[in-house]
Amino acid sequence: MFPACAVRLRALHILRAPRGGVLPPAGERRAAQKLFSSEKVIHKDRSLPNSSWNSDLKLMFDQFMKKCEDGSWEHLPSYGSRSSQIVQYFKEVFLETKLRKDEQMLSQARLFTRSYEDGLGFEYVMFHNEQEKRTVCFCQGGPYLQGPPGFLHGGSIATIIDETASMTAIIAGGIVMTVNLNINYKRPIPLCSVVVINCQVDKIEGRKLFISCDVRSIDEKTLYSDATSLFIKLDPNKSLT
Ligand SMILES: CCCCCC/C=C\CCCCCCCC(=O)SCCNC(=O)CCNC(=O)[C@H](O)C(C)(C)COP(=O)(O)OP(=O)(O)OC[C@H]1O[C@@H](n2cnc3c(N)ncnc32)[C@H](O)[C@@H]1OP(=O)(O)O
Repeated sequence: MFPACAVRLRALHILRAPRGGVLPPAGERRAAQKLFSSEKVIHKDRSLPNSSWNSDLKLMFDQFMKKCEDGSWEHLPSYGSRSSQIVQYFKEVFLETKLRKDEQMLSQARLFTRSYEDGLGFEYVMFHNEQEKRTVCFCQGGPYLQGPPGFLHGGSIATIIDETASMTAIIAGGIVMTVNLNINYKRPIPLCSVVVINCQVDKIEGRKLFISCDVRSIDEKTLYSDATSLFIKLDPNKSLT
């Protein structure tokens, strides 16, 4: 089931729960109520082409947008109803009241991978194939992500792998966090080149989701990195801190 549906169904269940007898925790009820409120925030979709995208990134974007036409692939916008609902639910259920009250800090918060000016950091777009439980991410790593001169920093590679694996796990399992990420760096990635990160769900065991990834050149000839990761579905009854 898609997380947007799962989150809304769970929220509906929470809102109806008093009739079933047991009252869910107040935090969960507030989050569920908010989900169905009319609050709307307008954001820019950073997964759409901008003038910093090179021809390879535009080409892969166009190719995969075509694949979306028959419904087998889905374009994942950087902001959309699904991710805003999950973020809202996460804040309400898992963010401590103390942190939630620090409005100024929260209003300045940005998703790490989307916090750079166009073209300087991570320029990327993701597509998801529900049947194959697979997500691909096309990423052009900009000049502010340099590690060795002319090449991407290993931490930035880990970041975009984690981001793609996280989306794969969130779509399959709802609200999850990375607990383990193992990466083999096999070849350095030239700055400003476009790579494809391919992530798939290997196994789900209870709250554990096992995701594997590889990072290749877009002609698939060069394997830059491969990785395995473990995600744990968060338990709304356990505090994160
Ligand atoms: C995040 C949702 C927001 C959605 C927003 C969507 C929009 C945009 C997408 C952006 C996505 C960005 C996110 C990128 C990913 C991240 O950066 S996450 C941040 C980094 N990770 C963390 O900080 C996690 C820190 N860890 C924890 O807080 C806790 O471990 C946990 C809360 C995840 C789990 O704790 P708990 O609920 O207490 O579970 P446990 O009982 O400890 O464990 C459950 C089972 O898992 C096994 N396990 C735990 N850790 C590991 C490990 N490292 N390796 C192997 N196994 C592990 C544990 O043994 C338990 O197993 P059994 O049940 O005993 O078999």
